[in-house]
Amino acid sequence: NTIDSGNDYDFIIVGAGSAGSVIASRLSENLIWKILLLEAGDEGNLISSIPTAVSLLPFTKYNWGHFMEVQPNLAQSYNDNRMPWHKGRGLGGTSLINYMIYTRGNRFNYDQWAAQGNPGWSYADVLPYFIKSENCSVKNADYAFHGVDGYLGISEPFQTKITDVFLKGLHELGLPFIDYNSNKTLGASPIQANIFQGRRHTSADAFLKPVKHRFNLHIKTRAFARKVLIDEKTKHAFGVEYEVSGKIFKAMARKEVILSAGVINSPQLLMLSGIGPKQELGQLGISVLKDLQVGRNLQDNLAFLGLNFVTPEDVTLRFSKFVNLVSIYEVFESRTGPWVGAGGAQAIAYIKTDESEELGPVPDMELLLIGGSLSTDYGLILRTGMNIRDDVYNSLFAPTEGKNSFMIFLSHLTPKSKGYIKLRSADPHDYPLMYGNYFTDPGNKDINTFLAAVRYVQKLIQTETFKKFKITLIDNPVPGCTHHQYDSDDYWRCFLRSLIQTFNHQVGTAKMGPKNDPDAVVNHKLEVYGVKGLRVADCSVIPFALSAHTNAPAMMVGEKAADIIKNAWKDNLW
Ligand SMILES: Cc1cc2nc3c(=O)[nH]c(=O)nc-3n(C[C@H](O)[C@H](O)[C@H](O)COP(=O)(O)OP(=O)(O)OC[C@H]3O[C@@H](n4cnc5c(N)ncnc54)[C@H](O)[C@@H]3O)c2cc1C
Repeated sequence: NTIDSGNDYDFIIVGAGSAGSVIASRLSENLIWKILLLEAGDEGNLISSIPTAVSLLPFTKYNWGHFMEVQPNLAQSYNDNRMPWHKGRGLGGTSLINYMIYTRGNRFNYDQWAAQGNPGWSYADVLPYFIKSENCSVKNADYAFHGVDGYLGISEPFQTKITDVFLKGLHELGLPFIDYNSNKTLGASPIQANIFQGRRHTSADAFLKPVKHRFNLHIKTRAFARKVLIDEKTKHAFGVEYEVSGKIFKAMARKEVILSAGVINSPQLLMLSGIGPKQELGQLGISVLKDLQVGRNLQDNLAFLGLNFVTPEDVTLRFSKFVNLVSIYEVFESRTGPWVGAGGAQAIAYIKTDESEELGPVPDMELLLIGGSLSTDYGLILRTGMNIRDDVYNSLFAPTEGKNSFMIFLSHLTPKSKGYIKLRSADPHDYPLMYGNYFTDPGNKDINTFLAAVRYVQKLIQTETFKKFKITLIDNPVPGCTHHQYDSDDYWRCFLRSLIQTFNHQVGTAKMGPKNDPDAVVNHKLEVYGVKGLRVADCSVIPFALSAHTNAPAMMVGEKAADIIKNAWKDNLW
């Protein structure tokens, strides 16, 4: 029942997300090439463009609505122990619903990426691509590391005074002020965000909007890819089967198909197309074209949400700061004010905890300052989006309702635990099964690094700066951990397991690696092993968890992918 769309393209890109939008934009610079960009979702709207309205977005059509499979002894603070794994669906992909924090990851990440047998991915190799994307206007940035002529807006979001308090307190502990997107790796700075002229700047806003008039670029929204069409004999990808309003179409690719459907859907599409673990595909009746470890090697940065503070000083984000005529006027007229914040994120610190065994200045934890708390909106929206249980909210967050509260999220940068995803069925509409396998590393390094960061924050509370602002940590015990003595290591481990949350930075499900890496799915040119004319280019290929929020790395992968592809076809343009 498949309808031939009648159109041939040079390249078909699946997914207009952080990476896919960049690739479509860059490949269509060559007017000889005809590009099809397929996106399952819709264009963003006014709500998605207002930066601090981000907490509403999980409830909209722009979120796929995934949940991780329940993991024993984990996430007890969530309703039914279920941790949401939000993913964006629409032009811009997850950059349409994310918190807009712009971080790249440090130089050690990329040098390690290259050292694992992936030439072309070292820090020196990828830095030019980050810079190429950028139109940066951050005041105190180190401009040796930033671009100002690119498509992607990067600016400083709204700040309250708690940022200064945080940075000064850290300074007392010896942490320098840095531009965290420079080559300096330990230190703190205010947030840099994907906000342009007071509005969220998704990768689609940045890279597609300015070029959407190009006659050679066809962008199809609400077009859901079902599988890649691959010739069984030659193992050559020649098109994509996709669905619009219940009708199934196929489109042909003369040169290549590029999967940029994200860390869950790119591996799902590979497996539906016969590329994946042989036994698993066989059990579902999918004929296997190439046996590869698709879906394995899933890695993620976790975040701990349990550190909620209160101060008598008016230095944080309060509900009343948002809901008043001045703020509403500001966001619509001058595009400034509290609604132009990175969803409350105000500053980042990269620290090295006592758990680290690294020799150099390699951070293992991020402290993310949130200018408000889960109680700022009186528990209405933020915590519902996160699926947090009532009793947990009432114990830890409700006490700060209406007060000056803020949070420090802890995020682990160097996790050892690995999860995986696998097909639930051969139906493309069935979400795959997703297993985080968090805190399962044999040496318990992952949870102990979090514990070390909690101890670091306890020192921060003791600094003169924090004392001056009479900052106190809400120390009500979390339900489920009251059998442990408060503040013992075991108490914190229990608390950590219970209120841990993904930062939605999953990577690695179509891992890049050399041929002799048994887990590798693509090579350093993003080509799927054993299949011609098929690349993957998004967070799935990133071989391990980076010390970064993953939007900028995904866009970098997009920039680099476009160059790799242009180079591959430079002698064969037609
Ligand atoms: C709530 C949240 C907050 C975050 N905050 C930040 C942050 O502040 N800073 C940061 O750097 N990172 C953040 N991240 C992570 C970051 O945004 C993502 O890692 C990144 O955007 C992923 O890029 P990608 O290109 O791999 O995939 P995506 O951007 O997810 O793109 C995949 C695209 O493919 C489309 N697609 C999928 N399947 C199909 C199909 N079958 N057919 C057609 N289209 C399909 C999807 O709809 C989507 O548009 C956040 C993530 C979440 C969920």
